[in-house]
Amino acid sequence: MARVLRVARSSSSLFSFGSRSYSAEATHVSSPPPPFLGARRDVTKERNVQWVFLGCPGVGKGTYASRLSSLLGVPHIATGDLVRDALASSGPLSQQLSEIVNQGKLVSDEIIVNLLSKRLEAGEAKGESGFILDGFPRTMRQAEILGDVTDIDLVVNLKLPEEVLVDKCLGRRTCNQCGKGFNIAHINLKGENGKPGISMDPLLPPPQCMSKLITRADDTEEVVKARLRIYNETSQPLEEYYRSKGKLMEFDLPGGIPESWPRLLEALRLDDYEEKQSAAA
Ligand SMILES: Nc1ncnc2c1ncn2[C@@H]1O[C@H](COP(=O)(O)OP(=O)(O)O)[C@@H](O)[C@H]1O
Repeated sequence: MARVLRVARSSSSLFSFGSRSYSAEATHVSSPPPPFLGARRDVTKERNVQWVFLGCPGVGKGTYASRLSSLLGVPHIATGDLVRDALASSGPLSQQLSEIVNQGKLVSDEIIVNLLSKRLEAGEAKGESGFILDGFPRTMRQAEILGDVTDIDLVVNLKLPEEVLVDKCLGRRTCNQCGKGFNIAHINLKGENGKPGISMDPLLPPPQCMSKLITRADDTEEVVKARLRIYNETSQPLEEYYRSKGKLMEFDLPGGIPESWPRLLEALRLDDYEEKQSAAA
């Protein structure tokens, strides 16, 4: 806990990066060796996890990050949600953001770092510790800033064939009352040239949410394709960056949630952790 608080505190000065003085002031916090690969870890005896989820738009980062955050008791912090909250508020930032987001472009590193910094500070005030970041970092600059303020234990890179991603984005729906996410897309990609096929059932909402579903303004075909292009240009170098640090775990999703979730837990060596949690509940 103390360690995470230090991280969050150092982040408040470092993340006010408009002055660009963050690297000189950076407080590096030494971390234990990455505990995620190798022997099964006892998550209850160490500080809370500090994980990052990478992956193209539509891959399911939000779904799996949110499930893991409930399992491990750490906040799931999605910078896309922070951006959408800022968009929903009135004021000049909202106007500035809407133009960028609706074209599928990335918000400036400065704005995103500011939003994340505020979120971390608010979490710190509530006693939160650890995190699963979803949608951050998205540029090398953001990765460097994150590396200046804290140690990331593990970067999970979720993967799906490109053909599936557009359909998955176009099928996304959110209930505007309960906030839960669903997906109405039926995915059935045949295997080809030695690559396995992939099928995913839709994740349909319960009847009470059916009339309250909304689609994100930036989930149109044109904007999704722009986001995928930008992801490939700006975010893929992050894979190499974290791979070279020995922190990257690649995970090819084998299908929808019922097939993928147990396999992901296994890959993270958390399969028996989930069993213990359900037994204790
Ligand atoms: N780390 C970030 N850096 C810059 N822009 C971001 C970042 N995270 C989110 N955004 C902005 O918010 C939008 C929505 O983000 P997100 O919900 O993560 O969508 P996606 O489905 O593209 O992964 C992005 O298209 C981008 O404009």
